[in-house]
Amino acid sequence: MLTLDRVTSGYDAVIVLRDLSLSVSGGEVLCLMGRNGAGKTTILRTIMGLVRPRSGQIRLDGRRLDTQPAHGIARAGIGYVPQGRRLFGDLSVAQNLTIGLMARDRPQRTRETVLQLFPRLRERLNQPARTLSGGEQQMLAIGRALCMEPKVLLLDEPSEGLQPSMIALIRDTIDALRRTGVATILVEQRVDTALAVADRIGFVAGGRIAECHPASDLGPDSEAFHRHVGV
Ligand SMILES: Nc1ncnc2c1ncn2[C@@H]1O[C@H](COP(=O)(O)OP(=O)(O)OP(=O)(O)O)[C@@H](O)[C@H]1O
Repeated sequence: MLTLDRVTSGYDAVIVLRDLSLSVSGGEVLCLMGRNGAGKTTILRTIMGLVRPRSGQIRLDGRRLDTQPAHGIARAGIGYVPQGRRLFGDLSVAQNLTIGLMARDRPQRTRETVLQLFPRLRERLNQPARTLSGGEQQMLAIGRALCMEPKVLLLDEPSEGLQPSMIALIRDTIDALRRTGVATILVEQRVDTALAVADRIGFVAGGRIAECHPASDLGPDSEAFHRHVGV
């Protein structure tokens, strides 16, 4: 389980997160929603150690993460797929995956697990990453992060800019992740996608999780969406 306990963080003089607490367990999808600038990306960057908490603690299965360097946090089992994917466009699908596999003891087995999850990537192993569709690129970015065998995966708006059929593909991918037992924190702007894939939806406002509800308690017309997302 990943827990943030009263974490405060921000940039230089600007405090973005104030005493923010949250937790996510293996096999669970926690979706973070909120207005532009609410701090959703900052939560992910703070977990990764790219923004340092000024106070509070972050733990993975009881072990402190916030005292470790960023590479130690990734190695401890946190995978991060930032907005915009950051693939190596001229390298093939296979080569992009190999980069993710470099630190693994049994790379062949890990690669096979990832390709079983994403048969579309297996069909396109020799294709340059830049020639994949947007949804396939997102899949490759997620697949590359999974090559690190993370316990927790942080996904920042994976469906942004994708057409509906590709969004459906990303939803299926997140469902598949749940079955592998990975804990997922998903930043998402779309209400329908959040309702379809999340176990819980946390609304970020005022530097905190202002409200958190089981997705099954919410519907597209729920007040919480009006309050925090403005739909
Ligand atoms: N590198 C930075 N330096 C200074 N301020 C920053 C930096 N990155 C983000 N911020 C500020 O921190 C606040 C939170 O930004 P963040 O990107 O976490 O929000 P968000 O909820 O992910 O927004 P969006 O939905 O627009 O992606 C914003 O006011 C933003 O301007």
